[in-house]
Amino acid sequence: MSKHARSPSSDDVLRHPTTKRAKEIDKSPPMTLLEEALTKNKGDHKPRNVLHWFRAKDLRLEDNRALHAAAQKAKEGKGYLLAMYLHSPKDLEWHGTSPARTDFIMENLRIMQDQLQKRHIPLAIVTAAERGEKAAKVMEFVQEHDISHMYANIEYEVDELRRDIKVAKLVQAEKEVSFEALHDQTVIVPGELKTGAGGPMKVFTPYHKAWLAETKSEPSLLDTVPVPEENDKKAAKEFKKLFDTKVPSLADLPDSKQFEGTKERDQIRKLWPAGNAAGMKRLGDFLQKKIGTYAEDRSNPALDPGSRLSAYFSTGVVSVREVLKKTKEFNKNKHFDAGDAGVASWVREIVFREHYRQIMVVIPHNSLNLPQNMKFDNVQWEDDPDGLQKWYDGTTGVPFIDAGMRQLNAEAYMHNRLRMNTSSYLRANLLIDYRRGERWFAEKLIDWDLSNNTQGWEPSYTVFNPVVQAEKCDPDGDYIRKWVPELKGVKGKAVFAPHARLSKVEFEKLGYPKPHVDYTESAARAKASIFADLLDQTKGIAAAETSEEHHRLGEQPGRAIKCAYDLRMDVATIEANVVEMTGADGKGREWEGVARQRLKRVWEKLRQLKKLSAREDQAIKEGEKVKQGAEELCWCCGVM
Ligand SMILES: Cc1cc2nc3c(=O)[nH]c(=O)nc-3n(C[C@H](O)[C@H](O)[C@H](O)COP(=O)(O)OP(=O)(O)OC[C@H]3O[C@@H](n4cnc5c(N)ncnc54)[C@H](O)[C@@H]3O)c2cc1C
Repeated sequence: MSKHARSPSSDDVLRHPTTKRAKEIDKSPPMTLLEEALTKNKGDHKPRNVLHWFRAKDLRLEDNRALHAAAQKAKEGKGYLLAMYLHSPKDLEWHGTSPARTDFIMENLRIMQDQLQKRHIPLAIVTAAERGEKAAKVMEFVQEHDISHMYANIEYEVDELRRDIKVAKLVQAEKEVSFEALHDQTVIVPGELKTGAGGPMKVFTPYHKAWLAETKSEPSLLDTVPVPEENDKKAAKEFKKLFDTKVPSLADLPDSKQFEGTKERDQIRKLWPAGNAAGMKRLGDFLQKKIGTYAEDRSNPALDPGSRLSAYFSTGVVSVREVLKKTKEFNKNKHFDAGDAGVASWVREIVFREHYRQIMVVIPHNSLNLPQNMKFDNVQWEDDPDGLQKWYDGTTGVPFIDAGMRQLNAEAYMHNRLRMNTSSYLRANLLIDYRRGERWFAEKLIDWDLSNNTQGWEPSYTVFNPVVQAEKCDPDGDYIRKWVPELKGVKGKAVFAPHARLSKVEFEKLGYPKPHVDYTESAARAKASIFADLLDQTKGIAAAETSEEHHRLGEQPGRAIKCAYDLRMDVATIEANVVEMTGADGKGREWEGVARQRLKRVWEKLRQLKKLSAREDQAIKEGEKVKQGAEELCWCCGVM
């Protein structure tokens, strides 16, 4: 294994802007720039033809905000409502979009094209051969079809926002054309919930609380809008060319978007049927059969406890408002934090999705292949091509990890608990740059979502023990036996760690690989490397204790030093909890409680420290550093 060169890298999977550039982007967020560009775009001119521009995140007619706004605008004039989808094969390659997801997008477009055609509304497919051509292609369409008003739903990733800014600027140069981009992906507009001090909310727990309060006091946030009304029949003749455009077939797509064969394609299509009706049926089944036990079962992958709606959410095939409205009805119209415990637990996951979009807007560098916590950009990752390949193939020799990776390869989906474990294993046990894993997920998942995936992969100090995790989350080993058939016949707890728990002869008969790395050794290596910066900060406090400062303060250690020492002990406890943390539900909660309590003490001590005399500046400075480290630690582990 060799250390790989630090980014910026020539490898596309690892490439990202410099730290300086990232800071500039955060200071001047593209979302704000788009909002500014759009204010110059609103036109009070008369409507002619009105366009809705579909993106791969709003593929539905039901409760589609921008489509509805376009339909309303079209009714004000004598023109027609037109719809367009901009197909960019190079974007699909750039993002590494999986064959399963690409096909899901195309299938949904086909369904919408039929639905719209019945309403005499064309859904034209416009292809941009190059990424840089997208804005120009849109403008060509606008000019050719005498569009007066164009509508779209906002995508929150930096590249997509920049594309829209470009379009908004081009529209400004046109006479009597306007462009409006609306918020549609979430119940609460990303960036809108603020802290008490008026800053953006970056921490989940308070965000979740505020989200629940806001949706309770403002039930209209769940209001939905109707599907568009029909165009006049004459549209069929006038826009015949548009009605004739075809959604690209598999054969038209790049090589990297091809399934291995028709068997794989059919299997994926069966698992993930396209269309809003299929998504809403899935929701209905989930509410009837699974949500009631979601709180208890959600971490047990053998029970397949989730809704499997992620593919539908991430392509916008279902509307989050519509889903939550139905969920509230199921909850007897009680708010999400009252009534059924399963409902509260499930809706919390949906709030995670909303929070992650909020983060994309307020920390935009996060969608540019950089961690939110930039400290992790300094971790010295290693190159281990053999380990990486085994991780891809599900042959690492760690059953829980291999089961997860094989589920991903077979179903284009992986249970959340396995996503957490396989990502921890790649980052912490193999010490491979987490961005390689993030990319592999994009290339495989049907539900790939830049925001959820990037933030799911955000590096942290947590290292899961995949054997302990398997014993807690898959207690009977059913999930492992399903996905790792070599272990089907292994009885009892040996299935969790066959190499360690079976005799040599028994193990060799299985035809299953031995572990690629030793868990204990590799976890210790990761802790040494990943925790190094945090430990440096606690060392700072130790230095303060014995420093000249100490002597200047006299024989007795000053109160500041005592405080600093206590701080260090609190941080050490938090750290020890992180190291011990198994992440399984019961233990995880216990750990969270302790860490939270300690963190409160850290804050309190620091307040005391600050009240002390200026002579103790050094200790206060060190205390600040520790507090920051402790907060980051808790934040990374989801405690804050
Ligand atoms: C490393 C990693 C990568 C991930 N990559 C993706 C991804 O590319 N796309 C994606 O949609 N989710 C991703 N997730 C989040 C989560 O694993 C999936 O959303 C979930 O497993 C989907 O299954 P489900 O629809 O049955 O979820 P359910 O349990 O039924 O939850 C309902 C919905 O809530 C949202 N949700 C659930 N869990 C999370 C979460 N942890 N974070 C954010 N939203 C959540 C999803 O939209 C999901 O469909 C990732 C998580 C991790 C740890």
